[in-house]
Amino acid sequence: MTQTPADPQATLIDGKAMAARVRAHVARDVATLQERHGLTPGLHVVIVGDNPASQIYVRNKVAQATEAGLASVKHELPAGTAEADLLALVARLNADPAVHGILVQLPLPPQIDEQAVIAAIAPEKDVDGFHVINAGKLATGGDGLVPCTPLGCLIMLRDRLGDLSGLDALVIGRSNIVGKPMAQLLLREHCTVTVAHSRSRNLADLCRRADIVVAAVGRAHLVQGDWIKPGATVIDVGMNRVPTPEKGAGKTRLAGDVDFAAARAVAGAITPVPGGVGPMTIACLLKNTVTAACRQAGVPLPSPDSSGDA
Ligand SMILES: Nc1nc(=O)c2c([nH]1)NC[C@@H]1CN(c3ccc(C(=O)N[C@@H](CCC(=O)O)C(=O)O)cc3)C=[N+]21
Repeated sequence: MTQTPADPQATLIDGKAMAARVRAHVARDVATLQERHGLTPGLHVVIVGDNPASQIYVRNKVAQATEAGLASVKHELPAGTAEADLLALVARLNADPAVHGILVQLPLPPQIDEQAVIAAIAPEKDVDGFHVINAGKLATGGDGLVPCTPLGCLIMLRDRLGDLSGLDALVIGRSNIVGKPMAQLLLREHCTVTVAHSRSRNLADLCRRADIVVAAVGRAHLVQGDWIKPGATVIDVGMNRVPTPEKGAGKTRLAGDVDFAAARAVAGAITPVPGGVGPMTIACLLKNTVTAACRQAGVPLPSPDSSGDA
């Protein structure tokens, strides 16, 4: 890359700093709920098996929840757990009034049907927003719980752009956990939304028209710098482990779906990986838990805000 200090560079959207602000907001709300209602939002995270990456994410989630004042509990089940046993735990958490949010870490081992587990979580405690009731509410304008990653992306977009009304947004990826809910959220914000995916024919052209690009496909460096419309806002959801032989055999680093260095020279603003969407995802999980707790307790959110659903 040849870049001089005079070259324009996109503004970095600092997800880490923004996530810290969201968490501070959550912590204030939790303190208020305790004071006014004696209510401590409870988040229960369930992990099955010992995938090391999953273990790290779960540890981070629980630590950050605790720091924000939530009652946070981790349930660790062995890799060989039967589906019925996981469903029994979910039923117990559904019935426990001190549990306001339930997150079952995905992926689950092959003997367990993920859809069956998600369907078993009480929708009002589904802080991932993965239950079909919450997906349906998002699609039909209801106030369900919104998936954490797209919610975090929306908060960053609003912070950067303010009103999103009328903007052309391209979502690359159509997963149930990111692409589809992201498209629904952007529609709710009055964007003109295009959803592209692995069979899309003219991805570069679609991208060149977009004021907002949300890349969530899981392919390192798929989105090229010369696909970006000058000044566009680029949100990179990708978390790809790529080898870094220069750091030694077997070493990897985290890379997004966007060629960051090239895109940064064209875009108006861009999220880094790491330090972009990831920290916001966890912050939104805490935010969703507070939202869920207030609804279950029948008390108002201490400080309703305009970002996302809550
Ligand atoms: N039911 C369920 N809900 C989830 O939300 C869920 C899940 N299952 N399974 C796994 C994925 C992954 N995920 C991440 C969240 C934050 C970071 C994150 O904070 N990443 C840091 C860096 C992490 C690193 O360096 O490895 C960053 O982007 O800056 C990463 C990954 C939530 N997930």
